[in-house]
Amino acid sequence: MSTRKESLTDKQQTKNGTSKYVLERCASINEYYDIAFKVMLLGDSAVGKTCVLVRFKDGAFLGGNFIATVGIDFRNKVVDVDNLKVKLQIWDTAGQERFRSVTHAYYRDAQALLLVYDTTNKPSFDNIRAWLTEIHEYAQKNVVIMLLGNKSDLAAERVVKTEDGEKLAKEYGVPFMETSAKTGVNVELAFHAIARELKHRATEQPNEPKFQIHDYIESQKQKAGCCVLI
Ligand SMILES: Nc1nc2c(ncn2[C@@H]2O[C@H](COP(=O)(O)OP(=O)(O)OP(=O)(O)O)[C@@H](O)[C@H]2O)c(=O)[nH]1
Repeated sequence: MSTRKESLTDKQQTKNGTSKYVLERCASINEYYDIAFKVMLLGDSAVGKTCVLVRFKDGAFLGGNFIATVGIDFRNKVVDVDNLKVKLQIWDTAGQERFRSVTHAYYRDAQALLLVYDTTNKPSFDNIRAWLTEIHEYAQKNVVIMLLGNKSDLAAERVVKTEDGEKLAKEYGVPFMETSAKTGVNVELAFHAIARELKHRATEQPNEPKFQIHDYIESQKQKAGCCVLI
């Protein structure tokens, strides 16, 4: 535990000059919840996994110089789903190849995987198929997978079309959305949709209609006009 705290402190101190995140984690250890799930963020290095997590957890954007994650780390966040407190323990993995053997060990425990590419980086999108192969090899069979195209705020630098992300997600039967850790677009929605899906799976009664994650995402987007800010 102390090692994990230190590594997180180091990362945040380098970026922000503050140790705020360590204090928040200690406080969140005792936060009340009804049900808990493990979620993992996966994808190539620099696609924005850490920033997506920090946006969701703290509502902030980690701009500035890119510092790659070393190994693996996690943050907790409790969200409300139909009056139930759902704790998401979210594991942020290092995208760099040299850390793969470390992260493989954590796949089995994860109930949901957020697979992230960068809409301004074509190779990160092309590698999604390889990530999905890896997921099928190491993760639980019934793991919930969601595809995220991050950095949607960088319109001028975009090289992966929204339709291409949608097409790939459809091919693999997984929900998809484009996010921006910088503006917050769709970040909250992505984690809430995952929390809802996991909660429904865990508590669902035989006569109850199945939760439809695709419909939920579409209805939330329509409610917000197009994209959902935090
Ligand atoms: N414009 C913009 N920049 C982003 C966004 N998300 C992340 N970035 C930037 O992209 C770089 C990489 O972000 P990280 O979150 O550290 O990437 P990562 O996927 O965690 O990388 P690894 O730790 O190596 O796996 C940083 O410079 C961020 O500031 C986004 O949505 N929009």
